[in-house]
Amino acid sequence: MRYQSPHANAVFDQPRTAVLLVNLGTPDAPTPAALRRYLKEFLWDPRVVEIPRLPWWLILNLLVLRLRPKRSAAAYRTVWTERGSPLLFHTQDQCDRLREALQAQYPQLEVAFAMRYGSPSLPQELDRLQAAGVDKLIVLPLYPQYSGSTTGSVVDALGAHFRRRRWVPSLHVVGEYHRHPAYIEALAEQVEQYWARHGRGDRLVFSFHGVPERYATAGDPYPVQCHATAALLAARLGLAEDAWQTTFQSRFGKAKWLTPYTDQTMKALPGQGVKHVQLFCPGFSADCLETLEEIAVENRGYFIEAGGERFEYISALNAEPRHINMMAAVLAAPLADWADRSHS
Ligand SMILES: C=CC1=C(C)c2cc3[nH]c(cc4nc(cc5[nH]c(cc1n2)c(C)c5CCC(=O)O)C(CCC(=O)O)=C4C)c(C)c3C=C
Ligand SMILES: [Fe+2]
Ligand SMILES: [Fe+2]
Repeated sequence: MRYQSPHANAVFDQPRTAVLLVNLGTPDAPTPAALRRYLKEFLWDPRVVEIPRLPWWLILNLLVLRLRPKRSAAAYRTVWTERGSPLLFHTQDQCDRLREALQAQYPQLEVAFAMRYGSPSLPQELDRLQAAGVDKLIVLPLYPQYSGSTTGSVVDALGAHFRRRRWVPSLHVVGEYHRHPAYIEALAEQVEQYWARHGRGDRLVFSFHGVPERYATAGDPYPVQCHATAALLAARLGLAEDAWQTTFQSRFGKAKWLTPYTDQTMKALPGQGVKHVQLFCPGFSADCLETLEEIAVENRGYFIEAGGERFEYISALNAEPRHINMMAAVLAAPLADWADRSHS
């Protein structure tokens, strides 16, 4: 093993603390070629797809990467903006707002973001921060609910990077914040603001990204944390039992995923007398393909086709001030331990 040093043996007179936001990642362009690169990296992660490598290599390369990039590129094109992928620019904005907020208290603090897959890449940002003298690193994966397939994979990537580095910084990884009071409050305010402007529906559906059911039965706490978030949020909003429910979206492949599925629920609700539905996705810290297209377009279609009358999607927290305040609250304890308040 050759260990590398991104900071050329410098001895820093001013050691620094950094906060690094990490989100999933997104393709660089809404094209089949860019999607192929992105999906190849993402779907080859054994934390994401837990299938023995040889059969999965064959399925991935011979089937998935021949069919899906074209279909996914078409979906991404419908949400693409002048600033690129929504997930990328929302994360960029979150990072900029959080830096402004935290540097008021901690002037020396670095605040950066990276993507687990695609760019800006985690190794690139980690080397950049260390070259800038960072020796204490607080990583905030933007996944409120822990799953091995998301947060666990970020920790894998940190380990894979630092096992080749000579100088490993002090590390603090925020594993989850699914019941943090500031998170529940930010979600509640987001819904209440929507209601103040547009009124309430017959039912509020909390849709979380799914994972294969097997991950949960093998011990992944993800669905328990999703249900806890939803129950706390419903209680904070004072919702009656029949006024809300929790579903899981974005199923991929043939295996059974967490149920109830969002799409089947949308097809069934009108028949049960729910004509005006509102969807909110508390697990997505930024709007992305899975909310703007899968929820706001595809699932709207299922609901209306089945006889529903009004379908409304309530935006993710994105770079809203209440989300930035929430991140600052979640980071308060590690920052109090590590960050330097002084100006000198
Ligand atoms: C194949 C298995 C997948 C697992 C397990 C999985 C877990 C998981 N994902 C998110 C958050 C996001 N996923 C997004 C996109 C996306 N997810 C999968 C597959 C799995 N996800 C695929 C194939 C895709 C790509 C899109 C497509 O081709 O349809 C996104 C959006 C990214 C964007 O650029 O907009 C997010 C966010 C969580 C939270 C999670 C487990 C808890
Ligand atoms: Fe996903
Ligand atoms: Fe999807």
